[in-house]
Amino acid sequence: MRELRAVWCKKLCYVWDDQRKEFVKLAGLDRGRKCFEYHRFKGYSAYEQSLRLAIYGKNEIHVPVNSILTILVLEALTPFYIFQVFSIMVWFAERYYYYTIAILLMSLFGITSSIVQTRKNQRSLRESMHSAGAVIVCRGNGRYEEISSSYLVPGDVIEIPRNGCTMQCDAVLLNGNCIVNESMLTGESVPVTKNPMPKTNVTYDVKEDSFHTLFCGTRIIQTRSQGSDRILAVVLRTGFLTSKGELVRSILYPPPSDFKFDRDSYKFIVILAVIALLGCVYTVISKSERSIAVADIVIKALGLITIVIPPALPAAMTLGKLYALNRLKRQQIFCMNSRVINVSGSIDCVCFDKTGTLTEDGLDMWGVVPVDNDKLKEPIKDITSLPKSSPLLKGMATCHSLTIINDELLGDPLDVKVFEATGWIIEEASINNNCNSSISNIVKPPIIPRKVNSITINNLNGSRGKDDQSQIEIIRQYQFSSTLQRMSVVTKTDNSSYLEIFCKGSPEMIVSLSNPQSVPHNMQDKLKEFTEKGYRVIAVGTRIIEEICNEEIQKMERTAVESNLEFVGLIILENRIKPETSDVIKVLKGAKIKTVMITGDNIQTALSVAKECGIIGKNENVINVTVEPIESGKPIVSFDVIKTNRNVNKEKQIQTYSCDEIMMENGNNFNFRYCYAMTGTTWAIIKECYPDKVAELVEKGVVFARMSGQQKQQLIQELKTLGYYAGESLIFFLFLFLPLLFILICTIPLFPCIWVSGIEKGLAYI
Ligand SMILES: Nc1ncnc2c1ncn2[C@@H]1O[C@H](COP(=O)(O)OP(=O)(O)OP(=O)(O)O)[C@@H](O)[C@H]1O
Repeated sequence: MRELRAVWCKKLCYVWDDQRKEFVKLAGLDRGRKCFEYHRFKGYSAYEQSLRLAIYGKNEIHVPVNSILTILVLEALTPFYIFQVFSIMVWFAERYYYYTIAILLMSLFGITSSIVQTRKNQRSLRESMHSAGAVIVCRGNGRYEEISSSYLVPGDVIEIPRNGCTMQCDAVLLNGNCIVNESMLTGESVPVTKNPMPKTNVTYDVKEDSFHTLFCGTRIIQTRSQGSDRILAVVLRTGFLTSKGELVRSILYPPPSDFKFDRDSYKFIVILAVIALLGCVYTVISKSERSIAVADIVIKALGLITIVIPPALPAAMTLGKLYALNRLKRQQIFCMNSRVINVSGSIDCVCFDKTGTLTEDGLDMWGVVPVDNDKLKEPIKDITSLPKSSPLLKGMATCHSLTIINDELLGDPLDVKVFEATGWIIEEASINNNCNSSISNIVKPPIIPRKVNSITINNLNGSRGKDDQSQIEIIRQYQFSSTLQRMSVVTKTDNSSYLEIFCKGSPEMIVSLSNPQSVPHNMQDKLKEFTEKGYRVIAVGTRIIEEICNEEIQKMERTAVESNLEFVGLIILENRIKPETSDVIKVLKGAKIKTVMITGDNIQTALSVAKECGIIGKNENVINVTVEPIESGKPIVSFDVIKTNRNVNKEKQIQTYSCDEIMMENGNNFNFRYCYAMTGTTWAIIKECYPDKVAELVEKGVVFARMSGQQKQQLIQELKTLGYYAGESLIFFLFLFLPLLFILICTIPLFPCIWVSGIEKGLAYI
């Protein structure tokens, strides 16, 4: 083996590249590999593994616990504490013993508590992150060996135990199916189904291929494979290169941030230093005129410097932070870096998503609206009354990624509610042998007792009436994607000679994928009717295709499956706001903190929820910003002012202005309070065609609906560019803003399991 030069920085290894003449980051197998290539890995021998181990190091995520001395140096080496040491020395020289001892004791208590807290946090992080176990690796030629997971290297082929396990590395699934709880990484407790990596010629991408990747730290709760086949996966990344490793690195080495609080505190010190210097000069001059001894003059002049900064300030700050940390802990919020507590006091904008944050996690089924004769019919509340052959009912029963674990139906709460409303039964299918990858589910209508000559026959042995006979096999799933706003399944009904595709998603998306003739003409009116009431509306589309073999089904492109659909109806769900939401919004608004809703849901639903929870005030008028593409030139932007005056009839409540009319500089042609609402489509077009208007829209925008993940990030970035910091000075912060900080911390229990995904530059995205 040739010699390698490597350096380690922040737990990552950088290897010298002789050709590029620079150090490059050592990567796992996740870069530049085609998907089919992963199937070529057959397992390393012990020798090959040891060679790679020398480069990658052990597969461990080792969190260091700093020594007391290191923490002491880090804690005490702040400008405030250094200044305090200086002050204490001067006060001793002036013989202020009692006062000095009191301050000394306070500071010692502050530093000691801080050290104890930091060590405790570091230890608990180490304990929660440390994990190792035995794993079975393939040594090639069908030989398997049990080794410690610490010796795994990228390229190893491992066996996933049938009864599940906690993943010790990132790995690509080669065969079988796994149902995984990824809450450790994503905070989402909904189990995710992982399918084998297809043998395609496409380059692997961690995000795109996340449904074929098992991530380190996640728990495999159920596995499925054909017969006695072992479930195999090829190790992609180990140690700190894994997704769990990245998470730990981001905690250990948070990105450097330029907080206004820090900058203000240095400005504060400089101003005080100038005042102290002037006082010093005055003391020296006035005392030397009175012929006082030089030593006395020096001590008096230095003493003046020490009283400029309140001596108890550093200790008070430390104690304040400790108090806040303890309050957070009681609310089950774990804060590793106490500096962010100061930062939370600077927050002046909080962005919420809707579902599960402002509204309850669970939804309630309200009813369905099937299509009949080119028209959406009246809503049906009792879903079981739909005929068994109804495509809407079949779509509700099959189009989901639910799974049964320990007799419990698990999956997306929306899917659970929709499926449960049908009353159908779900079962694991027997394995289909002409397919080498996916393992399917079967759904069937409930067994209904039949009455014959007034005797009820409860059909326990499973034989069904003619109408109830058909069971449906879910052959292929295209899982729900927030960006695509939809999911689909390919199904086969017993004894049928064709396959049925069902696609369920946002109404706008299903309409765009449906054959225009199949979309009912009253679709938009009905959609408006339900979304205005704050309901969550999901649409269903279907298509019949001729029967093809399973292997071909597995190769079918998603875009080909989800096209030319027939629109079959709407599913209406109730999504109630959490009882505590309105109070929290009130507190935030009272503290002049801007509240914004950024959601993936329909704009009418979003507006209804925003009004209900108080994000849009009672006296506030909403200006709905829309764009209309034209053949040539820039698209037309319209501003529809929706006045909330109940005495004005509905049509007159809407007034439309053009982009020029609205005088966007200050909006000063309106004599009423207003805020903007828009969708992701409008956002994208305005960003591209009217970049100069973006700032105004963001400043006054409170509801952003149908936003994709990427657009959500763009909006946060725009808010940051607008300078959403705490606008207040440090003195204001110290005396007025600290109570607000505590208010903010008090508000956090709104979210039982809170993941503040970004808290930066005065912006919190929850
Ligand atoms: N399980 C699902 N199956 C099919 N479509 C769904 C499913 N869940 C959500 N959708 C549709 O996709 C849209 C986008 O979903 P996404 O998860 O991005 O946002 P959201 O849940 O509506 O709102 P938020 O961003 O506030 O959480 C939803 O508004 C809904 O119409």
